[in-house]
Amino acid sequence: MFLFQIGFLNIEWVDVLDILLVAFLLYQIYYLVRGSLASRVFLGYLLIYLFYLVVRAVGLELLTKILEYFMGVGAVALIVIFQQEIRRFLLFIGKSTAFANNRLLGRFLRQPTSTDKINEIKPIIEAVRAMASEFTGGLLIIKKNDELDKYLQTGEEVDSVLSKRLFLSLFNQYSPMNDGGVIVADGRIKAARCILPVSDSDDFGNLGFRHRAALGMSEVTDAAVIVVSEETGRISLAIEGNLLSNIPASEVEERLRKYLFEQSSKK
Ligand SMILES: Nc1ncnc2c1ncn2[C@@H]1O[C@H](COP(=O)(O)OP(=O)(O)OP(=O)(O)O)[C@@H](O)[C@H]1O
Repeated sequence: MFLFQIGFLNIEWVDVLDILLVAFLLYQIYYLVRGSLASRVFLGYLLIYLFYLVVRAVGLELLTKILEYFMGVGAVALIVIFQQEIRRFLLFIGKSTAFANNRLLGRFLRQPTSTDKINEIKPIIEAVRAMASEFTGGLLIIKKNDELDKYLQTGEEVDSVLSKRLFLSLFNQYSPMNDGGVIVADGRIKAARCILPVSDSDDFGNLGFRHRAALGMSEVTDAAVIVVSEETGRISLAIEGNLLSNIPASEVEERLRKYLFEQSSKK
């Protein structure tokens, strides 16, 4: 259906829709790669593409051929380089669709939210408070809906009830289990010494590896991750790719309650 004309161009409704969708897609790509190393790779690729367009327009055939070949190989390389971002993008789409929020389909897509989760928070917060006051470093991952098997397998199985004392002994500086993250799932301490994916985001200043691992985990899964800094005793919380630094334990507790139960309260 004809909408309006710019010079010799006839603009139709479908063109407007097309432009809006492309703008939305580009914004999402920008949002996902923003601040990461991948954003520089993306910019580099874009500049080479612009250079290629100029070279082709000028008619430099040999250089055009070389750049064409390079861009062809580059497209495959981009998939490898942007593996994490593509994954995040697909997760974003999966999470935002009505399917994921549909009660019936939601049952197949996520684990049922157990009321035990309310009791998960108390011993965790007590442990975090004690660790912060003693400058004991810690990395605590609390499962929401996404499966964490891949990360559980990197650590040592614990499978115990939630207990403040057990958290403190796992993170104790003399414990052989204190390296890596402790994963809590379905109301139990599932594993310790777990290795988490490290974020390459530049958005949060000069982060150490413990904090980067917390952020990285929150970027690729919907788990909530608490970090206690060994250096400063500060508590931080990473959720959905955002790191809230230096917050009191009471705020962590409140945010966890809201975040872990927001879906059950929607029901
Ligand atoms: N990828 C990872 N997965 C799990 N744990 C990790 C990972 N990387 C680092 N850690 C944990 O973080 C510890 C190192 O923390 P580092 O001092 O580098 O970070 P930090 O963010 O500065 O923390 P802190 O403020 O406590 O010093 C390691 O001993 C290990 O326990």
